[in-house]
Amino acid sequence: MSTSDRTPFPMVFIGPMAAGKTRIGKRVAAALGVPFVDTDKRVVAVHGPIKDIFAVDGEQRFRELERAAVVDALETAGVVSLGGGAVLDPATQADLLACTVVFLSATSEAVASRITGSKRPLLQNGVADWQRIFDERRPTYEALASIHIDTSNRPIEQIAAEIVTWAKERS
Ligand SMILES: Nc1ncnc2c1ncn2[C@@H]1O[C@H](COP(=O)(O)OP(=O)(O)O)[C@@H](O)[C@H]1O
Ligand SMILES: O=C(O)C1=C[C@@H](OP(=O)(O)O)[C@@H](O)[C@H](O)C1
Ligand SMILES: [Mg+2]
Repeated sequence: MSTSDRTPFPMVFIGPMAAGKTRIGKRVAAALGVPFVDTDKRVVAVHGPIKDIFAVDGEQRFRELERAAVVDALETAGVVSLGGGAVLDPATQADLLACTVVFLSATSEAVASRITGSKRPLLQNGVADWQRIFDERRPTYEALASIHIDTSNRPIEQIAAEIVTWAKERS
């Protein structure tokens, strides 16, 4: 296969909570003129708020609903933004081997202001929870990544433009 045959899709955004996966993924999809799917938004549309799913049925049930949303989303020849914990699923890890995977990260300092009033049930203790969870998952994100971008100190538009340029050069 020559490099010109390589499609960047699905292009999948992974990384810790509030790294920018949803916002930046949506912009990249618009710039590339392809569909955009956010798996959390799919789950919420069908099953209601994530914090309610966690409270009523537990995290395990959320992970099942999330996995089903990931399977559907990866059918899309476009951009897919995952929730931060979706990569914990071994089947999702295997699926991502066939995708372009963009790992977005951020520092705890940058994230602090992004998670105030957060609807994320795993962040009851704010940045301390965020850091612990990111530390646990970091090796998984790094192993799956085609590219790693820190979003801490640059505007969303600039980061999205950089990813678009990279994706076009790559395909
Ligand atoms: N590069 C950035 N600079 C400043 N704020 C950002 C940046 N990326 C994301 N944010 C903000 O952080 C919050 C979480 O972004 P979101 O895209 O929902 O992250 P994720 O999907 O990774 O959890 C939003 O309020 C968003 O505006
Ligand atoms: O990291 C996680 O386990 C989670 C991340 C959230 O998505 P974002 O990463 O888009 O915030 C959402 O799926 C849920 O609150 C659990
Ligand atoms: Mg998101």
